Amino acid sequence: MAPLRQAFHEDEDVCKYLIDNPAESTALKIAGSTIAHLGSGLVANTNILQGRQIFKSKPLIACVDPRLDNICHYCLKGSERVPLAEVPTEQPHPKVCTGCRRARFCSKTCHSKAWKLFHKNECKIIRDSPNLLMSHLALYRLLFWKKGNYISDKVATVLSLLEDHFDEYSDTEAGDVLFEFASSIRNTANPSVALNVVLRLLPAIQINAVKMRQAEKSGSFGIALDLISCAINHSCEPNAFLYVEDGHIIARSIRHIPKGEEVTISYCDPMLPLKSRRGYLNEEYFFNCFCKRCESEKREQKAMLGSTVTALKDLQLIQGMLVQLVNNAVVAANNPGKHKHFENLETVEMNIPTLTRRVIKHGAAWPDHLDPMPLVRNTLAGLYLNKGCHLAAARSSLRGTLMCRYRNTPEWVNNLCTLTQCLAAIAAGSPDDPIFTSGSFLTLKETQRAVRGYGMRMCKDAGAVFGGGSKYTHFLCDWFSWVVKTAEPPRPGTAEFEAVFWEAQKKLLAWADVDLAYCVDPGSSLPEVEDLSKKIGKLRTIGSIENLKAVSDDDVVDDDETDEKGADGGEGA
Ligand SMILES: C[S@@+](CC[C@H](N)C(=O)[O-])C[C@H]1O[C@@H](n2cnc3c(N)ncnc32)[C@H](O)[C@@H]1O
Repeated sequence: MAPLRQAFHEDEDVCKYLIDNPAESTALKIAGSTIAHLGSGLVANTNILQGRQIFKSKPLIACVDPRLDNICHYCLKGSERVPLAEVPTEQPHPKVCTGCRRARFCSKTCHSKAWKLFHKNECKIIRDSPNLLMSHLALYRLLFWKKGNYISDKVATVLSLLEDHFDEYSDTEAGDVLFEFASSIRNTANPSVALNVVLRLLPAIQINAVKMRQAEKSGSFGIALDLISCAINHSCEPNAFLYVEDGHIIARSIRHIPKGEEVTISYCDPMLPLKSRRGYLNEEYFFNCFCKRCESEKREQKAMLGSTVTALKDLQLIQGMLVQLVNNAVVAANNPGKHKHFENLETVEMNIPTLTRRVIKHGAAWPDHLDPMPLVRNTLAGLYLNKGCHLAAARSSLRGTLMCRYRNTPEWVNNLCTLTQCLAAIAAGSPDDPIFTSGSFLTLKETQRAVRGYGMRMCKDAGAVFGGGSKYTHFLCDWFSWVVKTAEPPRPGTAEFEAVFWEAQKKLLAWADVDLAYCVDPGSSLPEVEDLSKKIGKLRTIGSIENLKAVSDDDVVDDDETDEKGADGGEGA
């Protein structure tokens, strides 16, 4: 029987090390968790206001999903176009390593730094294992580093204290698989490490590594083992979220976190329905979630359907089927010609009421805020947008974005961004287009006002959620200031604009069949942009390719800075 693992908070030295490790941090402490039974948690040691950076940390290990071709495996920067941008970013498209033909690097510098630090050991492994999991790659890296004496005693102690749920594997099929992989990785990378250490390390990586995401995208592009993030517990209504910028994991507060409250993030997609979230958390992280949101959704479902078990089961079944429906549409869109039935988005949409009618009877409608409807609508909006069906995209986006219960989250900002993009694409049409003249939609002028109104809210909320200093907020505000500069008065931020935007929004919501209660207030000012311009000492008015280059050049400069602590967070080479 394996010895009981000591919790982080019981080791003062480890706590101090974890708290001091990030490059920047607000006052935090590690303490016994009030959420995770017997475990530790990261706790605010001061009041943290909404939208603040909680910490910025260089992960110990970052493994990029080799199926993606747009992210540098060393500096973690992406080369993809930011939404609303007319031209790609200046971040060079990463070139594939000629050895493994899978890892990608944006420059020779990144390639050679990665080679020295980890890729020389991993190149052949990646080449020979097309289905290599990122957690397995992370284990290889740790074992190779251990061999090269790149793992300090402190880091080794932290790794030994990570939650691994090892006991849950014993006598299971998953336990046999774990044994097979852990032994094989150990034999290749470093047989001098005891097998029972490696057997715990692999599940510890799977449970503690965070999914890396860029600010502007909800999907993940890889995993990172970041020491301070390992202490953060889950909530389906979290008070913080993580994203990657400039090779660092940034934690930001979604709402005010009073001193003494645990910092929480969502381990799963918060847009998923209750049963899917709980199932995922149970399978991947071995716990049942009883957060406030889960409990209140359970009560709500019971109130809606009565407490008969069959009605609840039916609801959860249909919720799962709706998620599957859009997942299939996404797979079909990514593999044209292979799943024709799901490529036709109108047919996919027609299946939604057929499914929902099976649980919500007597002619009542499925509440549009009820999960996973916002997720379904927003996913369809993205798919319609990619196909160039801007009106269908705008309708789905309005319904999915505005009817979602959770605002002030990264998903809310990204969805507002998609909505603004759909409306901007429609507004780029000719004034004589029947869509503007037939009376069935808005006029061109009203559409342009809608773009500015939702665009203003998007910038304001990007500032609140991602911070005024984030590159994403910079980009959106720069785009917005260009739109405003080229637009007719009234200017956003004035009472006249609010009045004309309100009229446009009323028409738009009626067109999309969205209740007016879900309307958006564009806000009266953009303080984040002003702060930003003061900070950088100049007001950027991006609207030309030259200016866009200037932003992206900033991205490229700090190649060398990346190496200050090394991609291993200072413990590596
Ligand atoms: C990354 S660790 C978080 C830190 C962990 N509490 C510790 O003491 O090391 C993830 C594990 O913490 C526990 N955990 C996280 N959030 C939880 C929650 N909301 N309820 C119950 N357990 C949770 C689960 O055991 C999960 O596998």
